[in-house]
Amino acid sequence: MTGKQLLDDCFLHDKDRLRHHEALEILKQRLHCIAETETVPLQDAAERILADTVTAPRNVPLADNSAVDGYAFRNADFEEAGGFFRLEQRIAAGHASNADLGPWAAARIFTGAVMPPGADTVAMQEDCETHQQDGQDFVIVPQGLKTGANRRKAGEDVAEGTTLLNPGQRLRPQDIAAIASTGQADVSVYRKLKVALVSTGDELRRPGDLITLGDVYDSNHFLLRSLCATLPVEIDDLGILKDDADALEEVLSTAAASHDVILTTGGASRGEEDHMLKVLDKIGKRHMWQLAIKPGRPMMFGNIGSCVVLGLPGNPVAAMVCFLLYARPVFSVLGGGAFLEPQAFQVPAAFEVPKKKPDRREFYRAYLKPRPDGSLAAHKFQRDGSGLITGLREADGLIEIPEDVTSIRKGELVSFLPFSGFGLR
Ligand SMILES: Nc1nc2c(c(=O)[nH]1)N[C@H]1C(S)=C(S)[C@@H](COP(=O)(O)OP(=O)(O)OC[C@H]3O[C@@H](n4cnc5c(N)ncnc54)[C@H](O)[C@@H]3O)O[C@H]1N2
Ligand code: MOO
Repeated sequence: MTGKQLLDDCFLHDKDRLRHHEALEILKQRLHCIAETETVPLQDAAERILADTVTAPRNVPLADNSAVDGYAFRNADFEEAGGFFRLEQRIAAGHASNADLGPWAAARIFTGAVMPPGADTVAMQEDCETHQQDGQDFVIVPQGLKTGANRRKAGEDVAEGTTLLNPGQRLRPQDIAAIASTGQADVSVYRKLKVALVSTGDELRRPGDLITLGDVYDSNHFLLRSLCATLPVEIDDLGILKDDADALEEVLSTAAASHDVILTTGGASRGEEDHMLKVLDKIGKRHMWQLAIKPGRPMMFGNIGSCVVLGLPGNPVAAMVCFLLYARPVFSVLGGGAFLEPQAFQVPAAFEVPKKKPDRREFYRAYLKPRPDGSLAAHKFQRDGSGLITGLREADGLIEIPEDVTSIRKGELVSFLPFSGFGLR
């Protein structure tokens, strides 16, 4: 594997390039969490990676309470009371009662209010009738309610002492809600990674700037910035760097001293104007380059001092695919999380590929569409160009075709990786 990592022969054949699984192995072996921990209030905890176990300090709910607006009673009294209960308490949410429910008595109760001592069952108000006799209120409760009906038990959501979350978990909205429900106001997480984002290329201009013939708007910056929004990283925009090795060297060496990761796009290939490789080899160390994948072949990974360098190709489709396959798990691991791998579903192909090159893994932009029988099939975006953002927009995932597959027939099962499995929509 070490031999393959450094190969940069112009006529390199795919079989000599690093394979996808080898690239993943290198990343898994070389990278580990580098982030220190910090405590953040829950309002800032979304998408952060947990650094400590979260244990529930108390029951949720704290006490038995009513699931409906209605009447709480002791079910064992039903027969003797003939369903006819004397109303003797009124309990709203937030106003717990300590008074025991007397025999054949019911309490008017509202959703979320604590059950009065002695009551175990609640009848919904829609099913009850109220009645007044000699100045006393009564409620007629329907037959057939099981003991415990419409009662929410203390701790039924989370029992005191339960492990709610483990270190390394990414905090989803529902996780944060669970922590909040136990009364914990802050949480220990790994700090955000400092990521320097660099676009390279003489042709690049920022949206809003004037362009002339030959110029290209820097869409990758915005693509990568948005992709990073799903991860606990802080983006430092280093702007657009010219295709100039000295300038690139200077900016990258300075950035490496103050960032955890440098994420670049463009200049990753082998043209005279592509300088990423030379600069990385000069001031840092390259661990991989030239993968047997399509798109994304010139993907690069290395380090400059303690700073990780991810050099994504300039073509937007290759940049996004490489981000999802490699940069996303790298950010997660460096930031204290798991090495994130996509979910794959086996789906019949609605397309044909008569001839695919062997020895390389291909990722097609794809979307799912129902067939006449209602089952889903995977459609491939028609055009292959690695510069076509339209294909990424039309897609709701990628199809992954392994190295040894050389053709695909309609109806054959293929691996579909939904964008949702990459934390996207
Ligand atoms: N002779 C060879 N040529 C190319 C090879 C190769 O192996 N031999 N590889 C091809 C592959 S695969 C890819 S992918 C591209 C990527 O190469 P680079 O990373 O060096 O990218 P650039 O040449 O700088 O740009 C490629 C393309 O993408 C546009 N681009 C670049 N940056 C941005 C940006 N920030 N926003 C929008 N578009 C961007 C750029 O204008 C070019 O059109 O190389 C192939 N060539
Ligand atoms: O493989 Mo490149 O990544 O042509 O798009």
